[in-house]
Amino acid sequence: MTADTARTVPDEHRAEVERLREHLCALHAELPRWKLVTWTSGNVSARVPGADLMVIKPSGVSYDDLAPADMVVCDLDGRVVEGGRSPSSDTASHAHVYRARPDVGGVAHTHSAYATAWAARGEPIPCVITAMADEFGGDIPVGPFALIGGDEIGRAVVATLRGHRSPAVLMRGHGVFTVGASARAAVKAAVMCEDVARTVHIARQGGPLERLPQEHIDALHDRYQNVYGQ
Ligand SMILES: O=C(CO)[C@@H](O)[C@@H](O)COP(=O)(O)O
Repeated sequence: MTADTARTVPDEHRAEVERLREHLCALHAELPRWKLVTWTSGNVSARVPGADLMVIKPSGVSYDDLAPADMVVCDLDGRVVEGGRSPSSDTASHAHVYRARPDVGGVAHTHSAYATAWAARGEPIPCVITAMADEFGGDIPVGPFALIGGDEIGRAVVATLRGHRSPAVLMRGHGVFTVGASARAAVKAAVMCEDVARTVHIARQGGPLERLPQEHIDALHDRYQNVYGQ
């Protein structure tokens, strides 16, 4: 993809685009820090508020080498608007999520080991611990296998998350996609997804799991989303 010279970043969004370039750079550093990716196998994007634009990382660039100037600005059809590098392979899918979900301000994708092992089995992670009720409000669902490169993954993410409170979906045979009100929230969901995937996997080695009662899941989710923290 090359920059579409017919489209540019409007002046009124310039400051926010520059802020998001910096912010996304810092967020991408969180992926290896939390051991959610190997080599270059994950990506994060952010919607530019009030514009039909998003900022996403370039494809296949080492996280250590990423600089704010490397981030690529695309429109919500996934076309490059500004940037000298090819955008992430998952650009069209991120763009689809932003088009379909106006509430979403950030999208993250990882291949974190435990969560991807659940995805490889095509098995949802059952809500058996409070941390899952808090962040995900229930099970973490599985989406169908979809090829990389077009918007198929994005379509499957949106369809699978419909009817779930979970901001995370395990894409079958692939890995984790998360959404959030912000890019930081999407990365947080990816960190939490790997944490619960690991804990629930370990728990199951010792015997059968028992899903939390629905009324407890509801109460925990409500408290964490509306009361917890500052
Ligand atoms: O999942 C895959 C490939 O299996 C890609 O999303 C991942 O490698 C990241 O690709 P990009 O560097 O964002 O193009």
